[in-house]
Amino acid sequence: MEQNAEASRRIATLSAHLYPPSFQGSSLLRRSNCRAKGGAPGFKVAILGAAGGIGQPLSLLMKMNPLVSVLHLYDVVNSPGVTADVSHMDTGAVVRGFLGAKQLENALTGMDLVIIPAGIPRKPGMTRDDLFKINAGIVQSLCEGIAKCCPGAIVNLISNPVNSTVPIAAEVFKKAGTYDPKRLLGVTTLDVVRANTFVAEVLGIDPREVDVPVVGGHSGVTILPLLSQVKPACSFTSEEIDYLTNRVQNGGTEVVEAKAGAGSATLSMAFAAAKFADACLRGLRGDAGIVECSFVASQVTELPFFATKVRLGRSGAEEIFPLGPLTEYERASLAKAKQELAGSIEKGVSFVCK
Ligand SMILES: NC(=O)c1ccc[n+]([C@@H]2O[C@H](COP(=O)([O-])OP(=O)(O)OC[C@H]3O[C@@H](n4cnc5c(N)ncnc54)[C@H](O)[C@@H]3O)[C@@H](O)[C@H]2O)c1
Ligand SMILES: O=C(O)C[C@H](O)C(=O)O
Repeated sequence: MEQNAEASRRIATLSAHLYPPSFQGSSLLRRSNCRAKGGAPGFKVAILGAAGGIGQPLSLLMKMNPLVSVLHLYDVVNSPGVTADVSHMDTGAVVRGFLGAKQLENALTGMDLVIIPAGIPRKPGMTRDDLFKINAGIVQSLCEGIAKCCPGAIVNLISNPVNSTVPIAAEVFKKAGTYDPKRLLGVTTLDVVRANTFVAEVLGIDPREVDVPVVGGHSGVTILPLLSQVKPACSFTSEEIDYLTNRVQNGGTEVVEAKAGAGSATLSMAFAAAKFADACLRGLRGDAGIVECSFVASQVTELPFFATKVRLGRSGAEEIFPLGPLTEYERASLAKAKQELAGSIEKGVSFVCK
């Protein structure tokens, strides 16, 4: 019996490679299902926009994550090539590729975590809000697919402008009757990663030892590093506070300008997204004490969405932490952040409710 099963598994693997890596028919799915049975235990993760600047390195990093058993790579272009490439890595996750809107539902069915870096990036001179026109519709249609095919999945939303795309996703899920605020998380980890790096440079210590809470949102003045709450405890001069706050708020623009028209942060973003996704998966597994900053539905301020530290658990963002004591400088920055955030959130909500 066992020999027969082993023989058919081998034949399936060989015959799969006699076909071109077409993503149109069911041969790919049959092949993958065959392999998936022998795959490592773990979570099923989909990346939507997997062939992009963020999507490719993120696919690589998620294929390396031992908590991932199945990795679905979806894009409207080039996903077969990325899938073939990543699938040759000798790690546990089984990789399957999906190309174009017709394959979105197959890409999403059964997923535990969906990561969305789909959408256009900035060029020099643009704000993140300038991306709204195109990215709002992309996020809306992908979230409609999630509501239909994996309504219980945790969603990590990367596509900009995050301050508006997270409210868009929430409205799509509400319309579909599947909204669970705990499961919708805007990814602001890159702001924390940058803040840790820049603070470590100023302090002359290893960035891995630094933890800077970054609250608010993910655009310009809405990005608010709480330098009074840095761990390990330390103090800064007012010049250092100005420098660090501006550098973190403009970190994205720094990369956009350096890339000079070739896009925005992709490698550091893939690193940040993989770090955040790993935290979500450890939370799903039931690990205790997983805390990350994220832009989520929140009652910390009067705004319906706000980024603060959240505790990640089996059902997503299970606890949202308050801001903690703020300095006068931080209180003034918070007021500016809230003013801009209110408009961006409203813009996202009315895009779906129009
Ligand atoms: N949250 C953050 O901190 C953060 C950081 C960096 C970039 N971003 C944002 O992430 C997004 C992607 O950036 P990038 O540099 O990877 O861009 P990119 O253009 O290199 O890649 C985007 C990918 O999305 C795909 N795509 C477009 N429409 C799609 C659809 N309907 N379904 C599936 N895939 C689709 C494209 O084919 C492309 O492969 C941008 O909006 C960017 O502003 C966010
Ligand atoms: O700056 C951008 O447009 C991309 C991203 O939001 C970033 O912070 O790097």
